[in-house]
Amino acid sequence: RRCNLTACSSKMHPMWQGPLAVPGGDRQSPIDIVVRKSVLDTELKPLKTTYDPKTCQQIWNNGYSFLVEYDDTTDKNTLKGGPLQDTFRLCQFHFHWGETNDWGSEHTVDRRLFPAELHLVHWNADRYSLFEEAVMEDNGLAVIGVFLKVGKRHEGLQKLVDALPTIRHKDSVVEFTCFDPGCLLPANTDDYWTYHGSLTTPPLTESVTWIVMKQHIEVSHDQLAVFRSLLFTSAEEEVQKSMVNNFRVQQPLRGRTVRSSFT
Ligand SMILES: NCCOCCOCCNC(=O)c1ccc(S(N)(=O)=O)cc1
Ligand SMILES: [Zn+2]
Repeated sequence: RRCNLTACSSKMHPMWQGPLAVPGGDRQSPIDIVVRKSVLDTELKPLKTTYDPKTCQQIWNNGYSFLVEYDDTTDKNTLKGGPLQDTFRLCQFHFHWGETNDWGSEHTVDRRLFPAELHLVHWNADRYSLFEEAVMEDNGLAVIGVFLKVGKRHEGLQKLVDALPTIRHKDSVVEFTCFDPGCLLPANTDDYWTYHGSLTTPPLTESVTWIVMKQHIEVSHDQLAVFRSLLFTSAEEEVQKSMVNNFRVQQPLRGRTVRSSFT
């Protein structure tokens, strides 16, 4: 089970001991997705993603997670359809994970925890010209969430896993090219839940249309163990802290409806 709040907060990175909910925030993320309370919306379309591996630029440790960043100055990496009216551009993807395989995801499904969760972060390029603008607007971002389970090795992930030891410390960056983020999506991307929420790390802005995949992907125990070899701390700091439990606790639904694209 996910550790209880007090235990977790003692082990968790200071950042997550911060505001558990934004004062006045009524659409915070992550949440528990209660399947039987989600509402089928037959208007929801299939997701359409187009990603160009050649636009992958770098991988870096930002002290909260590790990010794989893409060139988002053109429409080479787009997300359309699903609950979205506009065209969104991928800017980065990252993960959240636990110190053990028993917890680590940010969203849960009927309180079920997964060992990790992938976030593919996109911004509304039809309405804004920069990510930094879009992140402050209520229809600015669309994040695809994919749950990870421990099982067979994920061949596509290995190239990324092999790069992690080169960015162990906070603020380390290395060039990272030719990576197709599409290889991290589950086979079925037609079945998802969607709701209006927020960033799960500061500035916690309520600008995200969340699209959480029903189908998970599998990674091996060893691959996930390499995530845990990363550090929250920079090379200069005397005490090194393992980058684990970098998830936010679940937030109140505040009357929001979670829609599903499937029954
Ligand atoms: N620093 C003050 C103003 O910052 C505005 C821009 O904030 C960008 C930094 N955060 C992010 O980009 C960011 C992106 C995605 C997610 S998450 N985990 O919700 O997918 C969380 C955070
Ligand atoms: Zn995230």
